[in-house]
Amino acid sequence: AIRDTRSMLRGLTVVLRRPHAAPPAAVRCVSSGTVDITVPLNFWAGKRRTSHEKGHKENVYEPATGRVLCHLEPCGAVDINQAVNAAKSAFGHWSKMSGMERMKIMIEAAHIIEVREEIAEMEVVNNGKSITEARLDVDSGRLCIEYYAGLASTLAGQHVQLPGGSFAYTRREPLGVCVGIGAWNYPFQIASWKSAPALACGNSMVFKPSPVTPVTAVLLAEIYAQAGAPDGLFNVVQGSQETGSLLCHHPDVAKVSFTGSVPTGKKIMEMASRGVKPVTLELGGKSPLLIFQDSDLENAVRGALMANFLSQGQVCSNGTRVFVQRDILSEFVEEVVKRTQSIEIGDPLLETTRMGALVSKPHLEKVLSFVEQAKKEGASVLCGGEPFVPSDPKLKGGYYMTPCVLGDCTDEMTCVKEEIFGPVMSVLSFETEEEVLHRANNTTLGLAAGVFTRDVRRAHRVVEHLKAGSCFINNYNITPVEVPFGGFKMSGIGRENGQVTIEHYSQLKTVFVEMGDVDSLF
Ligand SMILES: NC(=O)C1=CN([C@@H]2O[C@H](COP(=O)(O)OP(=O)(O)OC[C@H]3O[C@@H](n4cnc5c(N)ncnc54)[C@H](O)[C@@H]3O)[C@@H](O)[C@H]2O)C=CC1
Repeated sequence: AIRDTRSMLRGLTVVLRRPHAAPPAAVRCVSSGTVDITVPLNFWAGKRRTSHEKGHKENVYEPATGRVLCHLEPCGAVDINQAVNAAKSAFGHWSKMSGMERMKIMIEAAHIIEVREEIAEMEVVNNGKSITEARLDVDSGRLCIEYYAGLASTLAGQHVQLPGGSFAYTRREPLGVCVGIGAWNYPFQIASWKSAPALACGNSMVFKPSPVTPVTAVLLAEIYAQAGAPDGLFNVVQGSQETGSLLCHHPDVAKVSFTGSVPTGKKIMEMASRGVKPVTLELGGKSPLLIFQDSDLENAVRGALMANFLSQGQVCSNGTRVFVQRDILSEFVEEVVKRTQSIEIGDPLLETTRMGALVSKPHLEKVLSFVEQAKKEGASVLCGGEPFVPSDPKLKGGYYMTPCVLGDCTDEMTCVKEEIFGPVMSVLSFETEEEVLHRANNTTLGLAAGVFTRDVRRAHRVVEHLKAGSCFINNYNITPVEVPFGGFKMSGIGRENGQVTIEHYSQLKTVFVEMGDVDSLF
């Protein structure tokens, strides 16, 4: 491992490594159960800040051990005003810069992210997911910043000729101060996916992470600042509903971009509607994965595992309703169960771990209660669905469970209808294409869907009929940043990633230019 003693986590001793170098456990300074964070987690106007709200502090836990990792000071009205004012002032400067100038700073930020292994480590400590996945998440954040840095200089308008030599042109202009509100399942990646297109378009941002995972968004704020962003360009305020609601109602906020649950998404939309502010909503899903009998079974099994068990199953796009054509059902289930049982659960900071801890104790209990409910409703537990206690004594208080495959599921069961947001796969069988399409679409949600088949015509025909924003053919849960991602129906509004997102973080100004005299009717 290559050591680099610089650390942006003041108060922590951290060893940094070159990207992708898998460090042997012996040199890792961060290990589960050893990190305490005492530095302030808010960041505005170029610095970490403590909240003006004194007295009320919330515990933040380390999912791997159940220890208290730090205390969160939720931001109140004074803090929010300061953060929004800082963002307003940065907007004045940043929005006047050329795309090429913005690009340089964003690329520099991406370079800094690339050499900071500590981001992935802190993501693990705060979220509980495995270090292998956390590295991929951080890398996705970096790639997103690079991608939009590249697009920053391509923002342009149109020129339209009008009669008599007159003409009109359009300008693509930023919106102003954008708010990002994040969920706990991909803390750093969500902050990057929201800030990258916003900043590329010339906006500034105030970002509120989930109070469950406050730690890594502030690292992103420090990185943008270190890369040369003006003070106030990307700010982080901590807190829960009240803080989020202050942000959504703030008169100087131009747009709200939210990732989280459907009920909260509805509230965000209501609050934003009072100020006629545009929203981007990335909400939940109960996505179907259709496996036809002509599939390459090995790939279908791999796809089903990827569709269900990343991030301990806490992924909005997960394909948790796995419909398998009757003829291959037993063969498929046997293989899926075998591989699910061999998933290595345990200390998320170990290189060998494939599944870490769920994000919180209440969430673990909620997921386990879904399994109990499924049993009562007649599903069979083919494997897993139990609390798991690792042998390492320091992990005994962690929030682990064994990944679960439910068989004999029917469309009416709660486990098939509701988003569980944990490592629980529901397997259903089907006979015909028409039938499975009807059942797959029979939901108010529509984030993602997948199909495995070797029949190329069937693949495209099925995808055409699936009511979902992101469809996968012969794969699942890949999210290249150059491709738009988002939902149909109640799974959301707008898109993240890809070129189209530029439209969600900018507005078009039309300029009419008269070259003759005014032709007045009066
Ligand atoms: N689609 C997705 O990616 C996600 C879906 N979920 C689902 O949501 C469930 C609950 O998880 P939570 O983290 O509690 O999700 P949530 O939707 O309640 O919270 C997401 C974010 O919104 C903020 N928030 C909550 N109420 C708000 C309000 N009234 N105004 C402004 N901001 C507000 C939270 O502080 C957090 O930052 C999960 O069990 C899961 O089913 C959770 C996380 C991500």
